[in-house]
Amino acid sequence: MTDTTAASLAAPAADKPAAGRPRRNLIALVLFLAAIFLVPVAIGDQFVYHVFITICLFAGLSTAWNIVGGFAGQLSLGHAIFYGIGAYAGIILMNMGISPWIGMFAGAAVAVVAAIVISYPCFRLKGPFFALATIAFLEVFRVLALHFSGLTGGATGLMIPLKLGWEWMVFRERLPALVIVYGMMLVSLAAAWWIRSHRLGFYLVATRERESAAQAAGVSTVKVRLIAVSVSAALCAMFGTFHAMYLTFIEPAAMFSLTTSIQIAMFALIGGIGTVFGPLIGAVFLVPVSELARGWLGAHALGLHGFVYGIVLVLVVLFMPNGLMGAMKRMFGKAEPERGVQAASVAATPRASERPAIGHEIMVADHLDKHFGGLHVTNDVSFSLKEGEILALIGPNGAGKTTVFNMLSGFLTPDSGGVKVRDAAGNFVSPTTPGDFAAIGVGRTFQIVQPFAAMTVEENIMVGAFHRFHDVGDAREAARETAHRMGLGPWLNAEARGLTIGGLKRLEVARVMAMQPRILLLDEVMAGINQTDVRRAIDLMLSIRDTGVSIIAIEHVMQAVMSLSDRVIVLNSGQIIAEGKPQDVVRDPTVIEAYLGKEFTHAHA
Ligand SMILES: Nc1ncnc2c1ncn2[C@@H]1O[C@H](COP(=O)(O)OP(=O)(O)OP(=O)(O)O)[C@@H](O)[C@H]1O
Repeated sequence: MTDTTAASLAAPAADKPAAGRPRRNLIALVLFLAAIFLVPVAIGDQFVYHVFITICLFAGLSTAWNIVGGFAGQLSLGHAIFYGIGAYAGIILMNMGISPWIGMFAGAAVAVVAAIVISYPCFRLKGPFFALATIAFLEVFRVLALHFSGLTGGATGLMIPLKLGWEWMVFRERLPALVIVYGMMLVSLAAAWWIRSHRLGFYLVATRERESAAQAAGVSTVKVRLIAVSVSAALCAMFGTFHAMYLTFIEPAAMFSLTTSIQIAMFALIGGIGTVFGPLIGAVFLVPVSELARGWLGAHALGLHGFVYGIVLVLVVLFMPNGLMGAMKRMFGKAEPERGVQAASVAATPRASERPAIGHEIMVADHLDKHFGGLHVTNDVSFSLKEGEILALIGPNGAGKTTVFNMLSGFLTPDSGGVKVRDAAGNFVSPTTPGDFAAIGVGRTFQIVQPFAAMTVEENIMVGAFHRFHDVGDAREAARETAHRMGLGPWLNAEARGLTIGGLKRLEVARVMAMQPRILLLDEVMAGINQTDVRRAIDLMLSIRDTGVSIIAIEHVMQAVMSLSDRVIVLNSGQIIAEGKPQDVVRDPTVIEAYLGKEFTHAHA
């Protein structure tokens, strides 16, 4: 990557954060958190204490849920499993004379094991199917708690032994309980904040937004989600232990309850799913509504408080689709991202004075065969790519080009044949998964662009940069440099969903270039962009090639194919029908017949 381009483009004002805003936000946050502790202490009323203890409990639980449901986008409705495990671990061990402080960690350990065992198969399910599977597991745990009555007390439930004091986490007064749950809530918030602002958080959101694109950027999507669910489960179990001590009595229907699970998720949904502090805001707003409605209306008419609570929820969802956090952002400053922004034209990219010589083979496709049912999509496809070469892969729609790309990047496994890639040490290896391909330096774009829509342009590119850098600051710097080079500098802080198709195509290339790949697979990056940008994109690709990157490009824009490629391979009905220099291939009668048509030949005669 040439530094000259980055240096020559002045950083636009748009990517500088407004000075003073983070500091103001931090002060507001500290005051808000302090108020959650100080208000009940100042009022001193038992009911107010109870409301604030419940706020802290649900804020903590919901923040933990949000790591999985919000950041990773896995809508779990079974999180009461982990809360219940923590509750039972705490009381069972307390009955054996072991302090709940130890029971809390024992429960967390059991919850982590349960979370991994449950989630690993469930992560294959999407959307409502994942949610239904988690509900089914919740029911299993409730039945197990009923069945093993020797341990759990069955339907009769379990009481805590009458032991008071800090050691046993049981108190006559409410203040110590508030101190404990408030501290735990801060831990939960700190964990969520840490995850969201580090590489793991970027990877989780990328996985949520576009799993394939995340995998192509080298993200082990299963691993990051398992880490998320483990942290989330451990935190929920710890809150479960605390709550069991606070309630002094537990039974299966209350501990492994779908209602609790839904409530945990709902505070995050109402507050602002996927944001660090949304669940806290949701709990602060909804717990008092729920408790006061119960207190004031519960005695007048059975179920009236639930009705009022339901109305409040419906109103919030109707008028604040992005939750309370979204509404607060609109009111207090952070402007909505610009829609339909057209990325600036790619700056003329200075080229190296001499291109490096074409070297040895770096990637070999060896007799690739692939069927989809009865359709023979690729039939004995063999070719190789050399170091520093640009190879164009052309052919009519449905010829099998993208299928070949999917096999060259680990997204599809060939029925027979294989792919070999030369590693940095010069040895040929046979990667199999997208992660293996990314690790060895193969980067790819997708024909249908796959932006991480909820992330900014900068964050999108950072996901690629994290392949090289663990540190957020380093990844950000690399992403900015790449963005300026790709003409995306002015939109670093715009959400990717606001870019036009041309901008999104460029973002795809920028994300993969931030990985510094040795081999670049470009799938129709010129489709849908205007003539001027095609010319500039050609210059950009040549400058990428000049840095020693080997490129395979699927392309229908023949102007680009002719001026870019060193060699062309033509695919038709899954078979290679021609291979050679571009000027020779376009004169080949078979290629004219199958793909180009006579008009092309006449126009270029
Ligand atoms: N997952 C799949 N399941 C079933 N059929 C598929 C699948 N993916 C692709 N196909 C079919 O395989 C054939 C080749 O598709 P492919 O996308 O590889 O073609 P292509 O050359 O990239 O076409 P285009 O230029 O339109 O992108 C098409 O007939 C397509 O419908």
